[in-house]
Amino acid sequence: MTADTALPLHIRGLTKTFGDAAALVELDVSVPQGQVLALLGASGCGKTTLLRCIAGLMAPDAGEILIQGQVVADRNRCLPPERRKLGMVFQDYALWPHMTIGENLAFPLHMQGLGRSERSRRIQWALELVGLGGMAGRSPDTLSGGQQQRVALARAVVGQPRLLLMDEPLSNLDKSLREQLALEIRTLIDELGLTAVFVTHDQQEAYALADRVAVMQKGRIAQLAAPESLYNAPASPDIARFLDAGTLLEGQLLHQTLLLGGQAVEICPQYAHQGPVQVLFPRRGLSLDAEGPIKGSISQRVFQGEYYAVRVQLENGPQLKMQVSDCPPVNTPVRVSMNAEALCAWSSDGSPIDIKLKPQPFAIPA
Ligand SMILES: Nc1ncnc2c1ncn2[C@@H]1O[C@H](COP(=O)(O)OP(=O)(O)OP(=O)(O)O)[C@@H](O)[C@H]1O
Repeated sequence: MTADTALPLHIRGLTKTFGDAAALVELDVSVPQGQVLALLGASGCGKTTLLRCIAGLMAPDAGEILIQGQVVADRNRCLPPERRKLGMVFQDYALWPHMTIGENLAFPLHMQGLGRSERSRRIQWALELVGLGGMAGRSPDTLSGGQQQRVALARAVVGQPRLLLMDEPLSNLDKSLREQLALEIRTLIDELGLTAVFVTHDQQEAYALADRVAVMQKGRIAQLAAPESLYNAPASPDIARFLDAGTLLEGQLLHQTLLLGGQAVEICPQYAHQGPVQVLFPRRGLSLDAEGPIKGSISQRVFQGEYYAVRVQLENGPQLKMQVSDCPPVNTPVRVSMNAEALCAWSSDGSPIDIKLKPQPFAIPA
């Protein structure tokens, strides 16, 4: 057994096809002890299929899945879920309505063959962990959505799983509860030293909970990175677009000049690549600045509480998306400056280009 195969989760060459649709394509991924992996991607990219294969709810066509070094699925075998020693949390809580909360939690412990006193000790421990101590006798339908999801979490951890799997665990809750529960789940995972994988299509949820985010596209992992790296340096224009990481513009590189929407931008240093490029201007790299070199006017501003989501219409074409703490009314002429380090660019074949803007980037038309 290699160091990799002994990890809490190690997946090699996982493939699953439904008729003509390839849901997973030779997918490799590992999760180290104590880390949380988010599977993020657009609808139909294969997130749920991957989670279901890990859980044992679906058998892959090829490849293998190892949990703590034990092969749970490969060409010859597919262990059923109850033999994988996993905890699962579902989007719709999936509590058994005819059982009390205590009975819901007792079920996985029964399956493990634990005696009555150990069961009640563990149930009390798990309910206290999620702030619901003393509620064991209540019925699930007497609880709020947030409380029900806490019970589902307690049920998932009560059996001390080797791996915690969660399928869109926060998507049924309202925004403030989502943020609060995301923090609570992360704290609980850290306190118990759990390793977890969860599915989401909400990037805020991925950033809040995960150590690493796997962005999935067409059954493959297109990028695997820590939340900050992913957002600041998406690996391709497609991922930048999916994350809505800023303004993506088509341009042309010509010697030391980048032509963008009718404006000439000087780049530094000179880059050997010539021809069409796609350039990402991240929101956080742009600011309203009376001394800024980029000229435009406010075309949209939406108050978001902590900040304004703003669009600036540039002279000669494109709009820039920005996030600023204060913003003048629509149609006000403004100037914009940008942090040259924040720029990302790709050539037409999708390979990243390391270009930096000069400190005074835009040659403003007179
Ligand atoms: N049981 C099934 N039968 C046929 N096709 C399926 C089945 N399950 C998934 N698929 C197909 O496999 C692909 C991946 O589906 P999957 O549910 O894994 O995507 P997803 O990323 O979880 O999407 P969503 O966010 O909408 O749940 C899709 O093309 C889907 O239509």
